[in-house]
Amino acid sequence: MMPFVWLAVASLVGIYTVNYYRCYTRNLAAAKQSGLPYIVAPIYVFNRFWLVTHKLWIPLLEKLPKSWTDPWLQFLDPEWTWLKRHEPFKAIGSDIFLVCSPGKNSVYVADPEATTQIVTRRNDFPKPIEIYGSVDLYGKNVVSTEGSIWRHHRKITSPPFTEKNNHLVWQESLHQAQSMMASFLDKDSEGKSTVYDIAAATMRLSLHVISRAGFGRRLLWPHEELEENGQAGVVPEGHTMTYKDALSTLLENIIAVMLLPKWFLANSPFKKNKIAYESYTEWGKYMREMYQDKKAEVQAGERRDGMDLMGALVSGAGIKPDQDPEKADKQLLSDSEILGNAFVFILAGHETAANTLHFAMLYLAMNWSTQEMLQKDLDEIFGDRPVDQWDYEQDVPKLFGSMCGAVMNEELRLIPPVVGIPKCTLKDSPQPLNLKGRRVIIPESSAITLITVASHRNPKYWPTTCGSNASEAEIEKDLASWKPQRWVLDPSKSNSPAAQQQQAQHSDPEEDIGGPQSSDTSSHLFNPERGAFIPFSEGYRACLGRRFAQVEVLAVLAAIFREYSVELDLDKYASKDELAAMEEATRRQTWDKARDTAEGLLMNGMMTIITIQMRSGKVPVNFVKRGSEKYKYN
Ligand code: HEM
Repeated sequence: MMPFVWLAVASLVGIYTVNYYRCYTRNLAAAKQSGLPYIVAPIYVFNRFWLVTHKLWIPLLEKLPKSWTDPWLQFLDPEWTWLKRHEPFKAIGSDIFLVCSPGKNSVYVADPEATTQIVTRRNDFPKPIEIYGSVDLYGKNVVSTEGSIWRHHRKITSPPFTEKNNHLVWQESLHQAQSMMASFLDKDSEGKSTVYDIAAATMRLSLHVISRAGFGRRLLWPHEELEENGQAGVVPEGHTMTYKDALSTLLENIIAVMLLPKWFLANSPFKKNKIAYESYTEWGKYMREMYQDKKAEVQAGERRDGMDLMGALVSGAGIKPDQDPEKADKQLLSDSEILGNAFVFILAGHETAANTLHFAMLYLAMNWSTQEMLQKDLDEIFGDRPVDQWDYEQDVPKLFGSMCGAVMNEELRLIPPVVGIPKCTLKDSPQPLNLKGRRVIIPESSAITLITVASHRNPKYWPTTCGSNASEAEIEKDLASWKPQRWVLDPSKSNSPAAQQQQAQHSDPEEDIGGPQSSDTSSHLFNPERGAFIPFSEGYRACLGRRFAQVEVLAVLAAIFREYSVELDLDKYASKDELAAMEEATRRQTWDKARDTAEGLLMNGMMTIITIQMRSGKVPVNFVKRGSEKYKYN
């Protein structure tokens, strides 16, 4: 018996080794023919086994002599794109390179010319939809499909994303920003309110905006619930959780819900898993109810104003007024696809915008001078007008072209929520790219990542604030730093041919894919070369909610910073009395400690879970009325 077992094991190892070697030689040959600089690594970084166990192996591999592991070891950390940013491109001397491994060839891109070709050749460089399976929690949708099925979803989901409907996003964002501030300031009679978890607050705000603007359901902050209902968190009949709790609990546990089987979650001995399952079923129930109500509304010929994403999905599915439900034609979207799209809008639409607001606020707290510039521009735009007199048509273009737009763009440049945008080539379909007149070949079946954080720091394409005689090191430091003023440096660069080209990027006479048609940035700000600034991706699969997100972020920043300033909270370093008694220099040193901690977390405390988030700590901040700031430091 034993010799047989050994023989079987040896045969399996033998087959694996031969296959491994065969794949390696095939991928290596393709890498050599590609014309791209390449590096050979022993394993594909997104191999499932490696993804789960890499934290065990990497420290061991790091103990080996560097000459054995350089330069490939860095590319085996799944977070390398965030941690290394543009560094490897500089070291390799090319803005596009290939990592060859037996599992797959991976191509990494920080080259605007390559990016533009990849995003505009949808059939040659599709999305690798196998990695989006977990987004199909309630059904297939516009994010997780490709080809004709995607086109079908996009045609149905894009109509509500109009300029007209962004008015509602604007109004709701202003309202929610004011409510959030009221909830902060509620706590402290001295006019100072410490917010320990600004990430959670912005997530909540953003969830409220998409819920109301997209689905017509206004969510309340705890103090508003108390005012309106006399109590917070009333659970409607037939449910075990409120709509808000179901959704926020689901989103908090999204990774477990996406990755673990539902039967396991339902029967797990861990309370956390059970709650995650409950939120999954509860939110599904709410969405089904909303869907049934909307179906009845559409069948009765009723129409709602506003964005009404669910209404658009129901109408897009072919459900018509006066239609006898029994005799309904075959729906163009199934019930599960309608729910799948509703879910994905909430998922895609809330975390990304929340991150942008969260990190913008932290950067502003760490850089008083940029906060002051922002507030000066807000004063110029709004004068004495109260928020209820702010006007979408008049004020949004001005905000977009002011320091407010610069703050938003600079945040999206430094910490774009999607660090790597995945694309691929198909089997038997190697694809040529033309780079500055040189032809290179992306091998068949390659994984491609458009690395936003590297493109956004590529010194060839970005203005700096350090003058024309700056050294390479100074330029790198400047591009790694928060400098919203780089967007307003040289207005003469506005509307450059590249910028005009960018404005035309979505207009394809052959295929109308809907979605925002305007430029990614204001024509009054620096307009990067096409393909260099890609927080919302570009081309066919560009973000459908770009304009929605931009309007939300601008509105929230304006509503907050017209009235308040944000500061780092120093409680961890000194008591209130100690701070009050401190000499200026000592107080500054104390603030520097808080700033260093925040900077450290923004650099090394981040991790990608759907979008990039701060996972290893929090940066507490205070919102204070303008004029009562204590730490005007940079
Ligand atoms: C700052 C905020 C946002 C950023 C940075 C952002 C970024 C992105 C990126 C990079 C993609 C392409 C992803 C890929 O190819 O894998 C994308 C796609 C998408 N986004 Fe956004 N997004 C934001 C806000 C929103 C909002 C508010 C909504 C909806 C209300 C939304 C809806 C979508 C949808 C539906 C897609 C898929 C489009 C398609 O494949 O046809 N996003 N977004």
